[in-house]
Amino acid sequence: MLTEEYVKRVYAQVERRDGDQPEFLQAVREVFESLEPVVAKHPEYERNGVLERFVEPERLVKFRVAWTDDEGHVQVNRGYRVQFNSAIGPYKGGLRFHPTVNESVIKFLGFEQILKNSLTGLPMGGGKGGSDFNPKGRSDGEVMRFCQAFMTELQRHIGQFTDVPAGDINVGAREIGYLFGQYKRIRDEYSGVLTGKGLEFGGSLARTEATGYGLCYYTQEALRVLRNDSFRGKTVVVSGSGNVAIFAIEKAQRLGAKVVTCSDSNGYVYDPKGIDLDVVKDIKLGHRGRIKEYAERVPGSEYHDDCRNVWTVPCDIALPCATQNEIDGESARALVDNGCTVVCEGSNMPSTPEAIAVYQGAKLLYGPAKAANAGGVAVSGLEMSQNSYRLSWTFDEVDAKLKQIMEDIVANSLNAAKEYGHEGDLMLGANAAGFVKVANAMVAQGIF
Ligand SMILES: NC(=O)C1=CN([C@@H]2O[C@H](COP(=O)(O)OP(=O)(O)OC[C@H]3O[C@@H](n4cnc5c(N)ncnc54)[C@H](OP(=O)(O)O)[C@@H]3O)[C@@H](O)[C@H]2O)C=CC1
Ligand SMILES: O=C(O)CCC(=O)C(=O)O
Repeated sequence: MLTEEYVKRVYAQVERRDGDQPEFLQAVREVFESLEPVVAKHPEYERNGVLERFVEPERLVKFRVAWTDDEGHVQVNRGYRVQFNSAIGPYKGGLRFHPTVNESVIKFLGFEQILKNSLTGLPMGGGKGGSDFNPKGRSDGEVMRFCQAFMTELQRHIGQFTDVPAGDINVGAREIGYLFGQYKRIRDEYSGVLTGKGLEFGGSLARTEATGYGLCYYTQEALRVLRNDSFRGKTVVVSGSGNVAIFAIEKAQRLGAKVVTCSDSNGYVYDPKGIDLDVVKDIKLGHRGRIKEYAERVPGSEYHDDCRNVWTVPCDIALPCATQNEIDGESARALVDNGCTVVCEGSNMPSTPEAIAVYQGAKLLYGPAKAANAGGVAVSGLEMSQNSYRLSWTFDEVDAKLKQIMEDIVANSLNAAKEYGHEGDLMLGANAAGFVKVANAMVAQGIF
């Protein structure tokens, strides 16, 4: 069978089986578009049914999460964990608590995580999980009872050597603490079963900063290698104002850029003088407030109540750090028309296929999420190492390792892009480099 036909046949099978999962289909299509030259060089992948197995999770658990709210009413949510691929290590990936969570979202995130974790060079397989629970407006007590109920079921599927969850949207230090406490209580075991833990109970320094800092290390290195350029003097547009956005803004500013926006799901703020990060941290980390408050507190800044319009703000570099499909074709065209030449992704799959086509047409420097935002899971891998050794590295030690990992991801992506005939293509390179390692391990370990 011709290689091209093999890739198309497997994609058609995914469409037939999972046609009702648009986010998952989108993620698979984007990766498969990169894999034709890879599969052509490796006929053993087709003989071993690697692509067919690669798109099918090893396990997907879906469960009821029942808990009691502050009024004494019983609430029922859905919980998920996809254990997608364990060829190169225990399943690893975050938990997302958001009303939009469903099987398609969890599967797209888990699928991306396989390749991202492979790119870090650390021994981690791909997994992801979460719930349609919305913590917004819930008291700490309600969040705690939800997390305890969620872990009461999840604990039977995870463990330090099998599956190690972490945070994602709406799952931060508070939630990880409650989840860890419940795991310990039920299993009577003190282990590195979660990452992103508090520093007092096994967390790693620099994990909080890792995804945002890593995104900037990746962008800086790609700019250096491909353009002999840097962040210095650039105007940057950032979306989101959560964990990834805050520390991307911090690092971009330290590297000499002016960041002029951030957003939440209600709207965005534009500050022509440059975002005052202390104010954002006070609003978001201090009292879980709305970003609108920024414009009330900082003279000269503006609030706009449509978060999607953040991409109409002129910039040199765009760093999406909120959620999937936040940049569509129209937003991408606005970015290009206003002078943007670099898009590196902090959020997972923020660009629609139409947006990616615009970047490619305009020859933007495009750093795809699975490479550019791998710093978070990379430091999670370093947290697992520290837990195993029963020791803690300093902030500077972890930060230096993170920077090296992000620079290596740029180099490995560019090497793979060249090897497969697409020199300079960071997207194809990331897909190819991440895939080959996992595919070789799948072939070596036999059919299952
Ligand atoms: N945390 C991590 O280590 C990693 C995270 N990521 C990805 O980065 C992205 C952000 O995650 P993180 O910062 O951790 O999450 P947070 O929950 O800390 O912040 C999420 C931010 O995105 C906004 N947002 C969420 N959903 C939407 C939406 N549907 N439309 C518009 N804005 C939205 C939120 O606004 P609001 O408060 O109004 O909802 C908030 O500002 C996600 O795609 C995540 O998967 C990737 C790698 C690692
Ligand atoms: O730290 C982790 O295990 C996962 C981080 C994450 O969810 C992601 O990379 O999307």
